[in-house]
Amino acid sequence: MTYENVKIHPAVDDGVKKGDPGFAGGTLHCKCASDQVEVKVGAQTAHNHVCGCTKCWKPDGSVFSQVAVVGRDYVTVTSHAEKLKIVNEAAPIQRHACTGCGAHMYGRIENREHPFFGLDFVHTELSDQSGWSEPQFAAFVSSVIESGVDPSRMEGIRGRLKELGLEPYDALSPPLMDAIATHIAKKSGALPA
Ligand SMILES: N[C@@H](CCC(=O)N[C@@H](CSCO)C(=O)NCC(=O)O)C(=O)O
Ligand SMILES: [Zn+2]
Ligand SMILES: [Zn+2]
Repeated sequence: MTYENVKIHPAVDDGVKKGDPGFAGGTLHCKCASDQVEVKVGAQTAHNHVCGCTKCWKPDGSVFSQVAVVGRDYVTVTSHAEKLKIVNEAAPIQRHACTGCGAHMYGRIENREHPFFGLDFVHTELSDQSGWSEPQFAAFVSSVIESGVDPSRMEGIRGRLKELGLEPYDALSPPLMDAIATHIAKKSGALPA
């Protein structure tokens, strides 16, 4: 059984292309025809993944987003910052989206108590450069149903993700879930700080 006709995201549908560990960052730009918002990311990204949640920005027609993290100090808006607006100020990840085309240029965590404080979320497909870290797993897979995917498609979606080497999880990957739980346990005192 092959699931190669099941579409996940344009960046992975033809196979996952390995990143270049020596890649040191690049530029993202939005989808507007003119006056594009430009964001400089001054480092390689980490924990790249495809995400099925309803909050992450997806290209038109795509069921999953592709999203990675990078230290917030490496992210700078270099053009047309005036076009950016936060999608939801109350969300843990504040997504700065272009008001022209809707692309999320970066997602920032402002809550210092959040386990991932210090990391920004970026969509490296918004860059023309290659070498960005490749997606390593699939997060929030069951959440695609919340966007309207028929539950009967889940077997095909999980099958395709496995074929691509993107292990499907219904939350984040085990190492990231462990990191979140460790952060919480240290805060509560269940583990030594
Ligand atoms: N079922 C929900 C899940 C949303 C969710 O928790 N998303 C995660 C992952 S986003 C990148 O991996 C998250 O951390 N969200 C925080 C936020 O969105 O601010 C749904 O699908 O909506
Ligand atoms: Zn735009
Ligand atoms: Zn998401």
